[in-house]
Amino acid sequence: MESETVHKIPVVDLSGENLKPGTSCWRSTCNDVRKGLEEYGCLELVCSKPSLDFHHQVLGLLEELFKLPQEIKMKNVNPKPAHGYMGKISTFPIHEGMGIEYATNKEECQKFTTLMWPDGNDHFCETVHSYAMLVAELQKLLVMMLLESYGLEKHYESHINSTTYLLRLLKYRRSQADTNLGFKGHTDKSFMSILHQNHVKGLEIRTQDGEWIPYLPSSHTSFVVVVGDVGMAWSNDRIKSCYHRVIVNTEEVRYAVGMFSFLTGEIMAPEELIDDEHPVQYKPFQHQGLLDFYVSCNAQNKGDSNMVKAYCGV
Ligand SMILES: O=C(O)CCC(=O)C(=O)O
Ligand SMILES: [Fe+2]
Repeated sequence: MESETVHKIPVVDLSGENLKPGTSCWRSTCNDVRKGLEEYGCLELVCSKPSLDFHHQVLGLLEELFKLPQEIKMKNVNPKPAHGYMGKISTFPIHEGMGIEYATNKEECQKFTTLMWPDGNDHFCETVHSYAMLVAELQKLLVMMLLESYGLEKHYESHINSTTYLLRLLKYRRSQADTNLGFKGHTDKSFMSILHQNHVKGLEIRTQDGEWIPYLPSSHTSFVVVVGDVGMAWSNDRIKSCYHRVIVNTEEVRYAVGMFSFLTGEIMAPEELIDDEHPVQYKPFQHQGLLDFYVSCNAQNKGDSNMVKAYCGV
């Protein structure tokens, strides 16, 4: 009898109090992070934060933000792809997204807030900045665990120092037309993306054998990590970027927040990840160069993880 693999997004519990570097719990969790990412390019993380109250506050911000008039939202302009306002095309957009680049810097959150609310909105600014800091900490923990599992701890400082963050605030509704695709299949052009959302399902992950797995957070402290094309190139293809899409087919609105990380400087796989079994797959490249290449590609290829190969594959 043929047995079929039942795919499930791997879950890693980061909420335990005894998850301290040096402990056996830490080491086995580091390996679970690496194994999950190598197999699926994505993980569900169950954390001890945010509190239920903070989770609701963050989602409340999104509701408040997207209620603003279209002409105000369109002031969120950024020349980099998928960094500014998206969704203006239709009068009833299925998907809207807005971005705060360098969101761990409070001044950037303040600039965005003033653009949206010229009379000020301290609650928005404080909450969105605190959220960005929380997820940046989570990403650092994850990078530390991944590096440790590969024996690459010495690269941690330089990796973190060259990381910047883009926070994207996202809204999805069911389409009134035939198609209800909120965000068609794609891989992210980030190093890594960390997503958090309300209770409405829509995110789907494609496995390496082409099966789509729907994701629904198991609690308000759940996050999904998806590895982007830059994470794949950095890992010399040990980790494949995660192909995913969003389809909302209920009346309820889906709100999500994505934190996308980018690397400055020259990107290349650590030499420890290159050996006879894993010959080098990419030439050194710049993250911005990949984004420019993305802009120059036609719409059909935009979602494709092969783009990074076309850009800097050996
Ligand atoms: O809404 C989500 O959970 C995912 C959004 C997404 O894939 C993206 O912004 O790249
Ligand atoms: Fe994405």
